[in-house]
Amino acid sequence: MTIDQDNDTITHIPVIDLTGMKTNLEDTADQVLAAAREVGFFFVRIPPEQKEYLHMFDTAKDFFAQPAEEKLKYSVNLETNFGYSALRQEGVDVTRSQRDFKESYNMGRLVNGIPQHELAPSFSEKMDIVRQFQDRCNSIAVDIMECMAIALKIPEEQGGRSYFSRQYLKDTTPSDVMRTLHYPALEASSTEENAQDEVRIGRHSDYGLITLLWQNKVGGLQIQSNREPTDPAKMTWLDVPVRDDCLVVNLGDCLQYWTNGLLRSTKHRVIFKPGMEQQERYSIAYFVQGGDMALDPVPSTLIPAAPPSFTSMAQEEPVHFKTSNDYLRHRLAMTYTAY
Ligand SMILES: O=C(O)CCC(=O)C(=O)O
Ligand SMILES: [Fe+2]
Repeated sequence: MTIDQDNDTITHIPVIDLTGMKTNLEDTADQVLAAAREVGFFFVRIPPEQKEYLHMFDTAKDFFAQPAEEKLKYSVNLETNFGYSALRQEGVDVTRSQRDFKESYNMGRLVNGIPQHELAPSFSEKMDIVRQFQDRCNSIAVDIMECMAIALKIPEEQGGRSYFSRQYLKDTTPSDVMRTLHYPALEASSTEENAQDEVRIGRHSDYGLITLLWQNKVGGLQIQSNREPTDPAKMTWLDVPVRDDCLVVNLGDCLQYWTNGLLRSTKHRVIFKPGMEQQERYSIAYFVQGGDMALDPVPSTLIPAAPPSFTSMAQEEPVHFKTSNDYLRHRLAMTYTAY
């Protein structure tokens, strides 16, 4: 049981082994759908022999270790969302006055192994590592998309198992973002109250289809475990532990929107985990976006006829978003300030 039905509170984050797709496809697909409906977050097991993603962390650390002026040469392009975003440049929770205590470097999905924009040298000099990492993310993302399509019983004539992935794979101008994140340590001189006020990244939902989130050692990620309470003081949070045998997967607003709220785009944030304020955190988020896919309901009989009131997209009314990219651009415009 991952949800307390009486008050709709998430109590547990499921763990899914995608290698089960080979032996028991339906059962694995059902597990993915249940997690996507009830929690919006789940762990995916990483086979112990597949730890090459750690090289991607080393590459990201090399980039962030450079002087500010070097990193700022690759400042984020607000149109494309690719490039470097400095400490406090972004505030994903628009209701907070304090911006995020993080820096990040965003790059796009490679097309046939080739970057579609100029990369900072720390990354362009390590293309084998970047390629290997992105291939891994893409293959996990496709497995998850297939599981969702199977469990949603999308009719064969509408694409069946490949309903999400066929469009995804043939997109030659993908808007996916691979984001390496560095959350610096809080100065040792900061008081404890400071640490309580500060967040590493504010409360938000992700914008696209699914996010693959790779954590490294230092925790702090939390998911909002209750639905939108009218009183923000009544929000409750559940820790997402760092597990070196798993990555974290979560769903974005577009999937919630496409399924009239059947699938859940759960709000999350990263706090200074008590006792870990003086440790820096690194993570890598691979955002799978819908590109120019229309935001039309997914053809499944499981999907409710109308969206419920709690969808994050509903808060954006009366603006109507035709495609996944339209929504992405709108959300990005809200989160960045020019630097
Ligand atoms: O670093 C993390 O664990 C969370 C990052 C995140 O939520 C995001 O970039 O959207
Ligand atoms: Fe996020």
